[in-house]
Amino acid sequence: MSQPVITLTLNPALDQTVTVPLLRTGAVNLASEVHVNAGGKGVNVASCLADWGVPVVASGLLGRDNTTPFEDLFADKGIRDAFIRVGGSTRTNIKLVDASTLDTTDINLPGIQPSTGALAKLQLLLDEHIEQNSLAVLAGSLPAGVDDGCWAQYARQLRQLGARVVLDTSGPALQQALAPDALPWLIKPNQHELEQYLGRALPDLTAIAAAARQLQQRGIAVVVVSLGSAGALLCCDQGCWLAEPLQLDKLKSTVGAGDALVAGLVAALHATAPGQTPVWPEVLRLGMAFAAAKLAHIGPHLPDTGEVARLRARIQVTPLTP
Ligand SMILES: Nc1ncnc2c1ncn2[C@@H]1O[C@H](COP(=O)(O)OP(=O)(O)OP(=O)(O)O)[C@@H](O)[C@H]1O
Ligand SMILES: O=P(O)(O)OC[C@@]1(O)O[C@H](CO)[C@@H](O)[C@@H]1O
Repeated sequence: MSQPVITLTLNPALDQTVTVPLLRTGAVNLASEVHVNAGGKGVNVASCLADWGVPVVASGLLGRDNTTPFEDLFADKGIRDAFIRVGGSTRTNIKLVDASTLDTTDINLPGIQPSTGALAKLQLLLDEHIEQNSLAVLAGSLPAGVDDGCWAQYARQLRQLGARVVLDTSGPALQQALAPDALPWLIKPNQHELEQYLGRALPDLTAIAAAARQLQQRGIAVVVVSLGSAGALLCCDQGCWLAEPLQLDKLKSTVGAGDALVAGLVAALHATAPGQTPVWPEVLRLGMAFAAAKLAHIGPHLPDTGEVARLRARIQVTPLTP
């Protein structure tokens, strides 16, 4: 079997998606649908990768009082469960979907404060699982009480072990992880997260692409910026490309679309033989196909691989000139 991808989720969540026909704040809303699924950014990435047939080890911290939905997901999809159990219950995040617009209001809880022992155990686990060139996805927020430099610390360790670090986080944790000695190999901020990191607005595509190029020139091999319904762009030393999203008529939930995008990028990189240069527009195209496929589902699930491949064939990717 090929080398597995490892995903780390320090702050997983049970996502409770509540759909209402038309959201009215400050009023009584009757739900038309309710779903609960195991989530958190790295869990979502692992789930989409497994659906595509990529071997995955999912790790991070899981509250030992409500593990069943996570364990069921891992067992159903053949994901190796390397989560460290900590005291308490994993948080529940509420995703309120207005069916009239598909706008989602997120209410995310802080999560369990882990002990330093649990974080140290995770370091030992990385030593055990990482090989030269492994893809390691560090995704999501840090739980309450964890130092903002935590992702940076794992990124440094992973770099020393020879892994390619894929980071999807925001705020101070992103700020710290972009220190020169921690620099990830690939980052995937959305537009808002990139603006927050830079402390300025990026009013148009030219400004977003220029910001992505600057980060890439600072030493991050691949910078992907997701733009919601406007698509995504990828910049690396071979160039920049923009992918346009498909017009889809069966949108169910945008929650985790960014994670599906990350999973698609990682799946394409995983399929590239060691020493070979990835075909970057194709890497972006598969990421976009995963995101489009996920939008038709609540929860981190992809349809069969044939359907994802059909979506991939419809995605337009165009080079962006500086
Ligand atoms: N409304 C939409 N219509 C079409 N495609 C969409 C829509 N929303 C998201 N996408 C697709 O999903 C990708 C990722 O979405 P987005 O930029 O919202 O990620 P994100 O903010 O990281 O999301 P999350 O944190 O919920 O995972 C986009 O690049 C796009 O391809
Ligand atoms: O608190 P974080 O880690 O930033 O975000 C957590 C979260 O919103 O991200 C996923 C969607 O991307 C959800 O499964 C989960 O609830």
